[in-house]
Amino acid sequence: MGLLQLQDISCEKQDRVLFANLSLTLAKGELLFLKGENGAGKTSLLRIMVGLSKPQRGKVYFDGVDLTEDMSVCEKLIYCGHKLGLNASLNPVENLMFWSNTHGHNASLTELEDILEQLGLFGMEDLPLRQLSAGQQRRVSLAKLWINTHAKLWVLDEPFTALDKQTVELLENKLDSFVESGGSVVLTSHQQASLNCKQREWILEYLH
Ligand SMILES: Nc1ncnc2c1ncn2[C@@H]1O[C@H](COP(=O)(O)OP(=O)(O)OP(=O)(O)O)[C@@H](O)[C@H]1O
Repeated sequence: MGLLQLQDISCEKQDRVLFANLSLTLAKGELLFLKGENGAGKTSLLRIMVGLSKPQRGKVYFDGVDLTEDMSVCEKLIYCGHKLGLNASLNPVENLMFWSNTHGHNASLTELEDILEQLGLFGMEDLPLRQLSAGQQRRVSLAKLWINTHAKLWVLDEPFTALDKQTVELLENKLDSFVESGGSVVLTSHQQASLNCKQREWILEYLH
């Protein structure tokens, strides 16, 4: 069994079948690049993979556990959604500290400040998120990937959105090193990525 296994899952939204009887397995140390047209159902599929939505039919296993029955295993994955999931009134450190504490990682202030500096956010630690640019806010959200979490799986929905070239390269290198060290990734993006790690492309067809 792979790290993540989808068995015959189906999903319908507003009477439209997005996908039916879909099965796939993601191995340890593998990156799955999920592609498809706008509205094909990529975000819907990622949300099922991380247990945020339930499929109408089928099973999702992560690390050997049925996600539709037991969500506790989700501590071993990081989900960065298309929407950032950050609090606009909190500053970057507060946002990351809150996420870290509520996910049982307990990062230190020094670790978080160091990560923010690596991501070019030095000097912005005290600003509320709403005062940061779109790309800077995206960097704060992605900073979760730099925190020492021991996660086995990263599920990333359009992580390159709004990032400048330098930060895209930083993220690509991060993805390569995570996968090369045995981590697994599911990623959606409408833009190409320059990745060297073991990867598989998968196109979700738009069903009419
Ligand atoms: N909460 C919802 N309620 C009703 N319909 C929804 C909901 N979320 C998504 N949909 C519908 O499901 C379909 C697939 O949406 P989804 O966001 O999964 O597509 P996507 O492939 O991620 O698209 P994009 O490339 O534009 O991000 C769309 O037609 C959308 O309108």
